[in-house]
Amino acid sequence: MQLPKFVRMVEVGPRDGLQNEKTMVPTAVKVELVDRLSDAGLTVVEAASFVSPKWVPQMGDSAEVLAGIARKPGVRYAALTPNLKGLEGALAARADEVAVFGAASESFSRKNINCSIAESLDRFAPVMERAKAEGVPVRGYVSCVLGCPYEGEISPGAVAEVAERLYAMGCYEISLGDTIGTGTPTRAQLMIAAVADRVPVERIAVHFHDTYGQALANILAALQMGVAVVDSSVAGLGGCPYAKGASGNVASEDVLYMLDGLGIETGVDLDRLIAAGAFISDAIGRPTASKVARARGCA
Ligand SMILES: CC(C)(COP(=O)([O-])OP(=O)([O-])OC[C@H]1O[C@@H](n2cnc3c(N)ncnc32)[C@H](O)[C@@H]1OP(=O)([O-])[O-])[C@@H](O)C(=O)NCCC(=O)NCCSC(=O)C[C@@](C)(O)CC(=O)[O-]
Repeated sequence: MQLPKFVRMVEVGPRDGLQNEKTMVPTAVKVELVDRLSDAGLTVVEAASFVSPKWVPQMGDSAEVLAGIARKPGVRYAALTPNLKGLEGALAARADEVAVFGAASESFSRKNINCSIAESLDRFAPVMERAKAEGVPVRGYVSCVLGCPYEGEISPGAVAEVAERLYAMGCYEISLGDTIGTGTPTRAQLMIAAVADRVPVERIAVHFHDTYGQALANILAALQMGVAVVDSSVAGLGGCPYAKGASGNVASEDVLYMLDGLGIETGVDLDRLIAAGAFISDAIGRPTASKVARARGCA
């Protein structure tokens, strides 16, 4: 299959990346990061998460972050919303889109959102209904699509089942998360093929963590299947608080460098993206995990 001509990069660094930081990142730093990312040309920035602050303290200032950013026309600022309470917070803070997040693994679902997969889908139903009434698009995440920290391998059928349910509930896009980064390209393609049997491929996004260094190869494998939406995190920030040992998402700079090299358009400027990554790495006192940024001289 031909590679897509355009890929929408979904920047999840301010949320997926920072949610795992132990030291509280000042709100002003988060705001500047989001603004730098939108200035780099990213059109979807996941900037907030309306989850319980007892579960994820780092995201406790999400309303302040969304209040502080300089909203750019054409950019969608997204937030996670696990339940109606989260959705109310996101609506009050004027999130442009929200996301519910489920899992293909029962154990991960319980650890992450304290309920079974079936219960999570029941919880999402009123979120979907209310978001629809407010005209706010909802994205659906499926975690553990290529492996679970508690259950090991996850079958493509289990992923397809949850993806189909979220799509049928009204999620406009399903992001398939390799939460612990154990996937390899052939397994990724088999999993995507199973999902694409039930969800149109143009509604599928991929979300790879780079724990085993397979993320770019997996993204290329996904592009070969017709997927044209890729999640990534500037400077490769992050990890999941409920998936011990998981490293950050694939670095946005590295994804962009690969897409540029493949001649695929994104609308994102590499130099500005590298500068945004340097800014946040410096602010949190951590070396960047982006190889491209390091090659360009960032510490
Ligand atoms: C879902 C819950 C809330 C259930 O948690 P629970 O304890 O079962 O919920 P509850 O309804 O019994 O409420 C307990 C307390 O939380 C409060 N509460 C309840 N909901 C909210 C809310 N929305 N915002 C703020 N507060 C909330 C509620 O008011 C109450 O407060 P209390 O009475 O004890 O003071 C909890 O498990 C939770 O917040 N989990 C979030 C975990 C999380 O954020 N994980 C990381 C994101 S997922 C991810 O990173 C994966 C992804 C998406 O990137 C893809 C991939 O890589 O795989």
